[in-house]
Amino acid sequence: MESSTPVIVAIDGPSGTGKSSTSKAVAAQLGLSYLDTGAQYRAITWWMVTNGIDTADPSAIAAAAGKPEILSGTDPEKPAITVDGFDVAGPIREQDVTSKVSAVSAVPEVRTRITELQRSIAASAVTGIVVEGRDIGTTVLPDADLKIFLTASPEARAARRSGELKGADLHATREALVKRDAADSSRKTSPLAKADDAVEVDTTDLTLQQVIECVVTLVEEKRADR
Ligand SMILES: Nc1ncnc2c1ncn2[C@@H]1O[C@H](COP(=O)(O)OP(=O)(O)OP(=O)(O)O)[C@@H](O)[C@H]1O
Ligand SMILES: Nc1ccn([C@@H]2O[C@H](COP(=O)(O)O)[C@@H](O)[C@H]2O)c(=O)n1
Repeated sequence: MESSTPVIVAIDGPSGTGKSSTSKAVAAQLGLSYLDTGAQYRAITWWMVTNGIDTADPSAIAAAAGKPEILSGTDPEKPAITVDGFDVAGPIREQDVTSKVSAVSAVPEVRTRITELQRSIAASAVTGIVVEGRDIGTTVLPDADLKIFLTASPEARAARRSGELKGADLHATREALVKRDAADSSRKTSPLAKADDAVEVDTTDLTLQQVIECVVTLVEEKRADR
């Protein structure tokens, strides 16, 4: 592969393992685009909730899956997400959306719609892209040049999240993220999973900077091999 060919990097893993922080920094450092696919599933969930769709009813979700227009920015310095023209970057992080997103993202019609969107964004990235999520290496971009699967102990992940949500109860935070991972891993359609050819990086005892350096090195090695 020529060095001018766009490089496609897939970063997957459970909640709180550092996918977003790592992906944004790696993309910024290497001049690549960045796509947060979790934000897209959160955006469609936000739309369902806002429009009174019962998120416990898969057939209602399936019937509405094609309705919202979701646009994702791919600048790692200022990731953006809009639904029908509204900036939803804040609302999609609220607890109500977080608690419902696994149910919405398990619906096959939702996954088909969002996967098409993700593939078209990745195909139009001129220098390349870092795409982070749960099924990028296995389903969305199975031919990615580099696949990374980030892990970390539930305790480390809960501590990181509690640090973000100031004052949040550590035990409740741990239970919530373990529950969401279980739902994401056990759904029938493209569950959270490590691709066979992904490099697994356990971030439990690594600083964010160490993880970023590790991934940058892996991307540079791939580019040098071309
Ligand atoms: N190696 C690390 N050491 C310490 N803190 C970290 C590390 N990696 C990420 N963090 C912190 O952990 C929190 C969660 O990270 P991040 O949002 O990147 O995880 P994520 O895998 O994208 O989570 P989610 O899937 O829930 O969106 C952030 O506050 C981030 O700064
Ligand atoms: N490729 C993906 C990415 C995300 N999801 C679902 O979205 C939820 C939110 O993801 P965050 O990364 O923002 O925490 C996640 O729990 C999954 O339900 C997905 O299915 N596939």
